[in-house]
Amino acid sequence: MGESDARVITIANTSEPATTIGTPEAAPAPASTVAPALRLDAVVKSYGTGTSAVTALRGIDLTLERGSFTAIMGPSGSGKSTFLHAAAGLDTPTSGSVRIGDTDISRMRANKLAKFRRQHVGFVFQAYNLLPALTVEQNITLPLLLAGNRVERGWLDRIIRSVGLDALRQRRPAELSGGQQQRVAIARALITRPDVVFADEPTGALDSRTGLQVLELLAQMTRELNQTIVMVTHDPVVASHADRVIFLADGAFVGSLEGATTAQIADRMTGSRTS
Ligand SMILES: Nc1ncnc2c1ncn2[C@@H]1O[C@H](COP(=O)(O)OP(=O)(O)OP(=O)(O)O)[C@@H](O)[C@H]1O
Repeated sequence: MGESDARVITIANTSEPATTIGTPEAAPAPASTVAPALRLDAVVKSYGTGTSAVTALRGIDLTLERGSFTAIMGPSGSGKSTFLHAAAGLDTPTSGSVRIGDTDISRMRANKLAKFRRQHVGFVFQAYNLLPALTVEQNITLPLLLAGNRVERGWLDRIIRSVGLDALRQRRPAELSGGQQQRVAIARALITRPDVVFADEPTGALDSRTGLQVLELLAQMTRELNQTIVMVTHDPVVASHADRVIFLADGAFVGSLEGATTAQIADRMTGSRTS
């Protein structure tokens, strides 16, 4: 387990190039020429103006390599949702840049950004947001149809098998359990081979046993498909399934833990509240 409170954090990983949090100048030279899955440089997000202005993100630097599973944790109001919206291209930063793969999305116009998101970003939310009239298979392939891409049969079959839905392809959401519906949502997030999947409290609506299975599935997707996943949560149990946990307090990253247990994460959270 590694821990740091420094503003610049470098986390070495034996199988992947280093993951860095901090100013780009402080980062080591990249180990490969493949662009990181996600890179934020000096991202600031403010809401409102004048005396009522709130700065929700205060200069976030983050580089995530492909195949990493990262949890972003912080107390209520620390900026988790704002981070997720800025990093996923759902909102535009006030300043700084966000790169997904080798594309800078921070100054993209709304319609181009929406198109980019459909192709390059996957989302898994607490609410599954499945279309009730469509079958499991149709829900999963919907992002491809919306993006105007054809369905690759082999890839679809692999994804459906990976999430354990092979026998349920023709069912409709109402005929599935909560855990099964979230598996459909995960498969739907993966089908476009996105650079990053963003998960926002993905187990919030599930009982703890089913939630555990969903978290294990997300971890498995990072290993089997080299999928990059960023998960926002306030729950140390949930965060403990990620490879590393980055702590957000008052709009800034204040440290990280690697391979940490629930107890270690909970202890660190208590510390970040008082710092
Ligand atoms: N649209 C908005 N207008 C003004 N202030 C906002 C807006 N959205 C968020 N904020 C403020 O920005 C800060 C960060 O909010 P954010 O929702 O990102 O935190 P969070 O960590 O996701 O909180 P929670 O865990 O409670 O959902 C808070 O002070 C919040 O009040």
